Amino acid sequence: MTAKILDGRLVAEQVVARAAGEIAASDRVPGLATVLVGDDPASAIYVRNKRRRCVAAGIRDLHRKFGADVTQDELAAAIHALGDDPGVTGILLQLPLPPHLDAAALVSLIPPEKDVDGLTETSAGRLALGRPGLRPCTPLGVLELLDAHGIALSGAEAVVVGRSNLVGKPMAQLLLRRDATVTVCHSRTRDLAAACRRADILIVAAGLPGLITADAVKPGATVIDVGIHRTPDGLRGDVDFTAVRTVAGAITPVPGGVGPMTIAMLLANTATAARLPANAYGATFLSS
Ligand SMILES: Nc1nc(=O)c2c([nH]1)NC[C@@H]1CN(c3ccc(C(=O)N[C@@H](CCC(=O)O)C(=O)O)cc3)C=[N+]21
Repeated sequence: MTAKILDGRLVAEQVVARAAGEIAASDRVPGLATVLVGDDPASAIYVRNKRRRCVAAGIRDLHRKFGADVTQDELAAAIHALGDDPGVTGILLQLPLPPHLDAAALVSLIPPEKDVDGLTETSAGRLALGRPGLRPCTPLGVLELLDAHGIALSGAEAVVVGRSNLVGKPMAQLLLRRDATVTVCHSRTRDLAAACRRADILIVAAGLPGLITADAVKPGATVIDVGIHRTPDGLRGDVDFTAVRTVAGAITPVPGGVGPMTIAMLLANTATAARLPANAYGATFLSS
């Protein structure tokens, strides 16, 4: 058996076209402020891709770049200013930040109605409670990709490997809302392969290249690889693609799988955020 390839570029194009149509039909031009700190080369590539796609969809590019030595107070002031600027309808603070900065404190300064990454306490809390709000782009993109291929979630065994705030946790919550039976695995999970073998849908966001080998996959399962690593042999995911594709029923490639979906959902969230009234999700708690 060889798995069906779930082409993220193709589905992303459809999502982007939908978002662009929405933007063209609305009377408020969205403006996305991508905030990039330092010179991590991977972050620079991701942010450049995001900005390009945004401009193509009719979103104003309000990029802000800071040196690796920027202070917490300087960044906080910049995020406050973006929050107050009516021309800025979305704010994305690219992670990770240099270690001297407190990322959580900075994210909490983003007004929830501009939180296109779905990372603020308000957005995370609203997701946990099943209330409306902006959701993190990568988990949203994974669901969109599964839906586009008619992969059923209700009652399915879904296993998520990884428990980050950006992917694993929100992914698990979104799958629960879709009535999947959800297991979350992580670095301390005792027999990872055994847990993964239960999965009808296996979603891997562990940040370890090649972590998932063929013995961890039930024949016919759907495997979604969220990982992305720059190796001497090119871009690789958290899944050993060559081995797993002979066992799985469907699998995402890296590149061309989840990455383009993440960017597409950022555009979709930015279109949504531009339609939200100020304070749509309640006041921001300012720690200052
Ligand atoms: N606040 C925040 N929000 C994020 O959404 C966020 C983040 N921080 N930090 C890092 C991760 C990573 N991420 C990717 C986005 C696009 C591709 C992407 O376009 N990938 C292409 C390949 C691009 C390439 O690397 O050449 C693909 O998979 O086909 C990859 C990874 C967003 N992240």
